[in-house]
This record gives sequence, structure tokens and C-alpha cells, in this order.
Amino acid sequence: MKLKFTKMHGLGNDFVVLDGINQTINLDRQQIRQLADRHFGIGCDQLLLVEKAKGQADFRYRIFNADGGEVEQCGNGARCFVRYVHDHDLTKKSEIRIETLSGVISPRLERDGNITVNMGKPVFEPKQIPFIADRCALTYQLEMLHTQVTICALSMGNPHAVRVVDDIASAPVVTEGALIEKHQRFPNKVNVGYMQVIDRNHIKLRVFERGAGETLACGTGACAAVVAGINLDLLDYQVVVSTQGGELTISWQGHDAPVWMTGPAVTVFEGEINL
Ligand SMILES: N[C@@H](CCC[C@H](N)C(=O)O)C(=O)O
Repeated sequence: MKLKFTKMHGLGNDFVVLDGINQTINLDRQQIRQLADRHFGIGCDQLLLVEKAKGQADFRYRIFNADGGEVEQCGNGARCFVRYVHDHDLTKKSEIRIETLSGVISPRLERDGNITVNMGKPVFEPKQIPFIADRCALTYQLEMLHTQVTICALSMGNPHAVRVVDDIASAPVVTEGALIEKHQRFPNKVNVGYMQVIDRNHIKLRVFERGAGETLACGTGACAAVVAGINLDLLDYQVVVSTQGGELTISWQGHDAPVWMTGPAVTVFEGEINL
């Protein structure tokens, strides 16, 4: 089978994007892992599939981690999705509605080329994250080997655990992050963010992503970190998030307001691969 693909990234969080409208795509888990493999495939953190909407939205957006698992949401991918459907003449609308596994999101292409996405409301109810806890709280203690770590647990459509650290450079993102990702209190596993607060409008963030490992940036991780920081009264409502791959602007007015994310989306190259 020959597949046309586009390689894209949002702040270095990289994607293989496939047009599932003009080509028939039925990939199994093993084939997705092969495409995502950086040595034997194209290489990416996530594979994104562009499909026709099932309901009233403009498109359906499916997201697969590098390990082949399908997931609910991807913020950097949402911006690349918009760039892709424009560049491939699949729409002329600057604001589109996209179905995801976690509901409809609405990204907007800005005049400066950046993309702003309404990422929906954060969810704190443990059952919906999902996170095993008997009550809803700002922070939780997670029992880990012989110690306890403090996390904020929330969902941005996908599950996140956020840790506040003093120094982002020495944060145990890969070691501890990998343990929290598979912690028994997160039945569907979790993305683990480490945030250093620089001031009330600026954080540094590294994320160990579920099913992908540490990435250069994570859009939903940036939303989750800012929401957690606002709830802990460490941050104001609009925050610049510095990741290893660049900067995102995230804003949240609290309570039932949606989280807004603005940042770039870049096409790297197009190609065709035999599977
Ligand atoms: N890179 C993404 C998140 C991708 C999905 C995540 N790894 C998960 O399993 O939920 C982003 O930019 O949000």
C-alpha cells in the first residue's frame, strides 16, 4: 500500500499527517508504530488522521500516539490540522469545527499565520479524568515506591498530571514521569507535566507524554499546566509557556470558561511511503 503523507510540527512536537478523505486508510497498531519509528519509518510523536466529520462539524480529527494507541486530544496537532486542511484546499474557512474523541474543538487561523484553538473546558472530576480518588481536590499525593509526590490531576480531553518544580532543567521528567504515566491511579495512563513558575505570566514546561515519551512541546500539557497554576494561585489568567521547542500563549478565565491556546504550525515536507 502506498500512502501520501505530510510531516509537520508544532514547536517540535512532530506529526505524520494523513489525508483520510482522499485516500483509504486502515492502519493497524503495528503499522502506526512503524510509521512513527524514527529509524525504520518516517518518525513522529503522533500520527494525525484527517477524516470527514460524522456529525455537524467540518472534519473529524483522529490522533494516535507513537506507540499506536488512539487518544482523545492533541493541542499542537490541532494547530497542524488547521494548517493542513488549508494548505491541501480541503477548506477555505479560517475558523473550523473539528470532532475529536473528546468532543468538538474550534481552531482559528490568525492573520499572522498563528493558530488559536478553543480547547474546551478543563475537567477536574476524578472519574472523568480518569483518576482514582474519592474526592475532587486541587492537589493529590501519589504514592510512588518509597516516597510521595504532589500532583494536580485534570483532563483537557486527555488526562494530565502536573508537578510544580523549582528547576525545570533538573526535573526528573523521564525517570519519574515514566512511573507516573503508568501509575495504578490513572487507569488510562497519563501525560505528566513538569512546570517551573518564572512569574505570574510565564512558566517553563517539560512533558512526558503518554505513549510517546518526553516531547519538545505538548499543547494540552501547556493548557493543563496553566490551569493547574491558576487554580493554585501561582499564575494570572494569561501565560506564556516556554517549552524546549518554543513558546505558546495560554489563557483561561477560570471555572466554566474554555482554555485558549495560540501558537504556530509548520509543514516540514511531503512524501509517499510503501507500507
Ligand atoms: N502532543 C499532544 C498530546 C498528544 C496525546 C497525548 N500523548 C496523550 O496520550 O493524551 C499535545 O500537543 O497536546
